[in-house]
Amino acid sequence: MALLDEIKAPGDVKKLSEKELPGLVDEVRSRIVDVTLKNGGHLASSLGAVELIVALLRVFDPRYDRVVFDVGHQAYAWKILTGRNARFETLRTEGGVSGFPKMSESPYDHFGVGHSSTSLSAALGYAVARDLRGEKHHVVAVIGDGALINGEAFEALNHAGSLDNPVIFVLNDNAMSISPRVGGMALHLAKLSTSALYKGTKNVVKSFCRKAFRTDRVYRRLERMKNAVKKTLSRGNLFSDMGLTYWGPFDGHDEQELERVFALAKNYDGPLLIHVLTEKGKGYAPAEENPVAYHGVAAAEKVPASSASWSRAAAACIEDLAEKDPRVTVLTPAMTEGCALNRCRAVFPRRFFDVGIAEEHMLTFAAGQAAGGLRPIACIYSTFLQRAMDQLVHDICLQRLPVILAVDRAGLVGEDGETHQGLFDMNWASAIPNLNVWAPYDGRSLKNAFESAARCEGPSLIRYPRGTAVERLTPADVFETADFAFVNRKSSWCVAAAGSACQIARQAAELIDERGGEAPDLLYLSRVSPLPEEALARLDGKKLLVTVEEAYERGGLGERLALTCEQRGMECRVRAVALPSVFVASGTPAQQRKRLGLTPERIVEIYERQMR
Ligand SMILES: Cc1ncc(C[n+]2csc(CCOP(=O)(O)OP(=O)(O)O)c2C)c(N)n1
Ligand SMILES: CC(=O)[C@@H](O)[C@H](O)COP(=O)(O)O
Ligand SMILES: [Mg+2]
Repeated sequence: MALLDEIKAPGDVKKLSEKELPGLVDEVRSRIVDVTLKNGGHLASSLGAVELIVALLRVFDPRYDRVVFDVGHQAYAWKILTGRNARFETLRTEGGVSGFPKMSESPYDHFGVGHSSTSLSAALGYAVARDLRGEKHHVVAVIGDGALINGEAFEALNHAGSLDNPVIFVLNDNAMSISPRVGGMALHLAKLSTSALYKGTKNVVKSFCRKAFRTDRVYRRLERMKNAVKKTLSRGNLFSDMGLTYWGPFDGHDEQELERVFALAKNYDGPLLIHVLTEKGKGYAPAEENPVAYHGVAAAEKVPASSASWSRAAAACIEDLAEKDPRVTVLTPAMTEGCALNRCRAVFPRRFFDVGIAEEHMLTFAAGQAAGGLRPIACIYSTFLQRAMDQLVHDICLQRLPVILAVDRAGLVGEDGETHQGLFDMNWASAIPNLNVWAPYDGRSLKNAFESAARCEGPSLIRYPRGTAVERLTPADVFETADFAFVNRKSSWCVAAAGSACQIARQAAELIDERGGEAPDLLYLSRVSPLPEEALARLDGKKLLVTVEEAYERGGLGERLALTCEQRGMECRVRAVALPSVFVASGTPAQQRKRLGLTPERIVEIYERQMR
């Protein structure tokens, strides 16, 4: 890593000679591959953006210029080249380098990301701030073709086209989202990419660059070039039609060409979109061959996702429902692989819809389908559902439409950290009228939840975590309904838990048993809203109720149960084991639970303080 060792600060990239750059690019790629295969992370997208990032750092100055990445899963080279190479080995570990750009991590991470399609709006905001404050730096956003199709990105394009503020949008087009990209925009980009003008544009830029910097008439030449390119490329070009200037497409792996284009862009006075073509996984043969599998890789010491993951178990329930009922459709916003829906897509191609990264659209699309007589099941990660809260409330629940939301990655997700935690949905979903909310605790209760939801005339939300599902959590002789299970030990106190937190409740009871204490009754809740009456009746006469949930304490199950007990005049004290109001940074889920006190030991402590 001879060259990389010389790069201590971003300005050092500019010091390398043109001849040294291919070597630097290779070293950065090796570093990304080595660390990501060991720690897990987003490999293929980061490999595809190495030349692009080297060129950005050679042309712009991140001490002043602002570079905003979209999603941020392609920005590992940026981290390595902006002073974080020495710490890069800690990628995605507890206290280590984050998997995404993060403003608190580095002055060169100009905007925090993780969720997609925010970069154009953020960059436009930066550009307006610069101009109103009379500052002079450049503002660049780097957005992928998958992220571009999201509503927020379109809203920003629409706005940018109507403003004069100079801003540079770099469209990093690799023809992929996580899966192959979908939709009409994909067709449009494909058309632009194969355009006969591609070569022509390259030559215009090349010859211009050769001459322009040797004359003092740079601005006049730029203006002429701008008009020439605009005229030729504006026919049938969505970006030009929306008022942006479009340049491209360019080879995103030709670092020198990118440098030339970015140098020109610096002098361009208005909103500019530069279209570059890259290959996802570039430079690492397995990722080039299978960019879908190498989008995100698991850490080396982790067991590969087994067939017993919650996602697979949920997908099996969905397949069952789709087999039995021809009205069932399955929807996902670009998360087919993550939600284990590959089989669903293959078996029910006409009833399967990957809408792209379009969470809001997906929910209203589902609402429309339900109003039209279908029974849509919309599969989405908890964190991305945050995007579509209004559609859930306004379009689905208010109209009591029979949509099932299958909410994956609900709870602590581990290494992706703050941006991807699924810690909000249960609290806010439980406040929505007409919505049945389920947090199944094992494979059997998951199946029950899907079957109950399918019988409902109104909407349901079924949330389940990342990781492996146990088929059965409860003992064989337990009292169990589709809504809850109750392990009756005739105890004077009870632990009530929801979803994955039921494991913690069970472990606490085992610990107390081992220590010869009074083990609690256990209430495993699968339906968390509305709370099942029959389950609440089991709490009568208890002295202490400890609630456990992998969600925020504020507005959570504990608060709701405490209020219920008070309203019913029950004398039991309620203590909640839940998360404090903090954003939860990277680590393994076990580290995160320990850090936040979501452990069986915490329940034991409460028991010892309250009952002994
Ligand atoms: C709002 C939101 N929805 C979904 C995702 C999950 N996600 C992360 S990257 C990605 C694909 C993005 O495609 P693109 O922007 O083209 O980048 P590429 O991976 O091709 O480099 C998806 C769906 C996300 N991060 N944010
Ligand atoms: C970048 C992004 O948003 C996704 O790729 C996400 O990291 C996937 O998470 P899982 O690994 O839980 O599927
Ligand atoms: Mg892409």
